[in-house]
Amino acid sequence: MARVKICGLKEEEHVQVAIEAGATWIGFMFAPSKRQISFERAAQLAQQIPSHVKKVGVFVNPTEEQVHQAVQVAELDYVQYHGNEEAQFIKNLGYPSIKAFSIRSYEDVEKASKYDVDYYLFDAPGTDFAGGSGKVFDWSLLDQLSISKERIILAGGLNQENVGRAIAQVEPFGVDVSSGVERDGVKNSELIKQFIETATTSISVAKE
Ligand SMILES: O=C(O)c1ccccc1NCC(=O)[C@H](O)[C@H](O)COP(=O)(O)O
Repeated sequence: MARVKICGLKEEEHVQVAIEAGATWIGFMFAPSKRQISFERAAQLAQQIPSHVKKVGVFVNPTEEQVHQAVQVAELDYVQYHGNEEAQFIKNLGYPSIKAFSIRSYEDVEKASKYDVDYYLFDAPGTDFAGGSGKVFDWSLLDQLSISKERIILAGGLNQENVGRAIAQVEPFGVDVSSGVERDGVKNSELIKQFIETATTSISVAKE
């Protein structure tokens, strides 16, 4: 069963829907984005999140101090690095981590082997911001990946229509979505529920 990360949540209602529908990770955006929230707002939302659902703080090229502060204030379980952070920077910080890679070519996929993180998140390149573009990249670029599938999260333009195909083709441990569960740029409870239902019941051909 593919795990699901719902990213860019800002409202209690959507956090609750994601929890009840079976999300594994909930992502808070701390980098410049239309989905950006403060550490304090994330801390408020975090109060309703049970311990089995993991809180992820998403950053783009943060300072060490920003990461330490967010982890402490919002009691994050994971830090997601969505910029050009070096492997050593992530290692020095020492938190459970997700490193995002923007995939244009196979060279971008190969960059992942330099990192020692908990999860490798493969995403489409950003447009206005570093992520959350709603664009799909060429999943076949992941065919030659040497990293264990158990550590892969697939992102980039996923939605209820294509997530089943994505899981069947890539066989990731998890899938991540932001734009695909929004209507007119705002998170939508029904779309969140449908996405999680579809992703968690989709068959990964090689495994099931
Ligand atoms: O979502 C954003 O606005 C964002 C901005 C800057 C850096 C990262 C961002 N999102 C991180 C995510 O994990 C998104 O869920 C991921 O990029 C997929 O987004 P989408 O294609 O919209 O589903």
